[in-house]
Amino acid sequence: MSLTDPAQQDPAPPREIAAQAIGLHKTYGKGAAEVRALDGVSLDLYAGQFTAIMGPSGSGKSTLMHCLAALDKPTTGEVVVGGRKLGRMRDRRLTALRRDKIGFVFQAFNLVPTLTARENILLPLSLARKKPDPKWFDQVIDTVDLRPRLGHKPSELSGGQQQRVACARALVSQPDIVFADEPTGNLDSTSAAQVLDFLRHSVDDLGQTIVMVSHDPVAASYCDRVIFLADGRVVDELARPSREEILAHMSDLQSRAMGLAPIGEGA
Ligand SMILES: Nc1ncnc2c1ncn2[C@@H]1O[C@H](COP(=O)(O)OP(=O)(O)OP(=O)(O)O)[C@@H](O)[C@H]1O
Repeated sequence: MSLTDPAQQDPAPPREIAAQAIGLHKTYGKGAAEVRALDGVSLDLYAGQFTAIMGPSGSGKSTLMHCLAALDKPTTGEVVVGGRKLGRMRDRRLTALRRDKIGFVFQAFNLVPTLTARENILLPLSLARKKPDPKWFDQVIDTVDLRPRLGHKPSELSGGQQQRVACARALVSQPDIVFADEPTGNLDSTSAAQVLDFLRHSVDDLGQTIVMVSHDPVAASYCDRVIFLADGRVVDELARPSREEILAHMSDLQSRAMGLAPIGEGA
């Protein structure tokens, strides 16, 4: 018997689902002006993973993320976050879910200029009248590597440091899932690498779940899983891809979107 006989190996443990899209459609406008931003997206996003959503401009990435993060409602279909169906929730419960269970990181850092880094990080908890778990706060601050800067205001921090403050703010309430929309879009490559390292560490060391929309193959190469959208549909996914694999997939999708055969085909 071979030691690597698959039949003799333990089955892989079932993966916990952090969020789910079930048959999502989202339509904007009517008649000739109708746009199908999402055209039947079904997707499981796993807990403890760093997932990227990529695709050509207009493919539906932001719309999908907004529906998953309870910032927008699908026209039809269902979103489930942490086992809760969003479609059945009233606005007050949706607001509470966004506050307590979901973290957000945006391209613009959205920090309050008059507050220090520490105050910005603790703001969501202060607004919810909750106290931070001191051990978790320390872990997040150490992972984000910002301890000496906690007393500084955003204007006294570099772009990369500001985005790391925004990441720490998203994580401090221990959300079920963090959604990051082009988190490195405004950063130079060194600062972007620091932010992506932090996001990677927060998955590996703190067990967080992160879903990131990005155009950047380098950013997506930090992820466990890359999902590709085109024309409002999931068309492909890659596990732990390299930057080069992502680039090749993106250029293939772009060619198809423009009605061209991928390079090297059909000659
Ligand atoms: N509020 C809206 N009203 C009308 N059409 C919209 C609206 N929001 C998005 N769309 C359209 O829906 C489609 C998907 O948009 P979406 O912003 O989700 O794509 P995206 O992949 O995030 O694009 P990008 O990479 O350019 O940000 C596009 O055709 C867009 O023009």
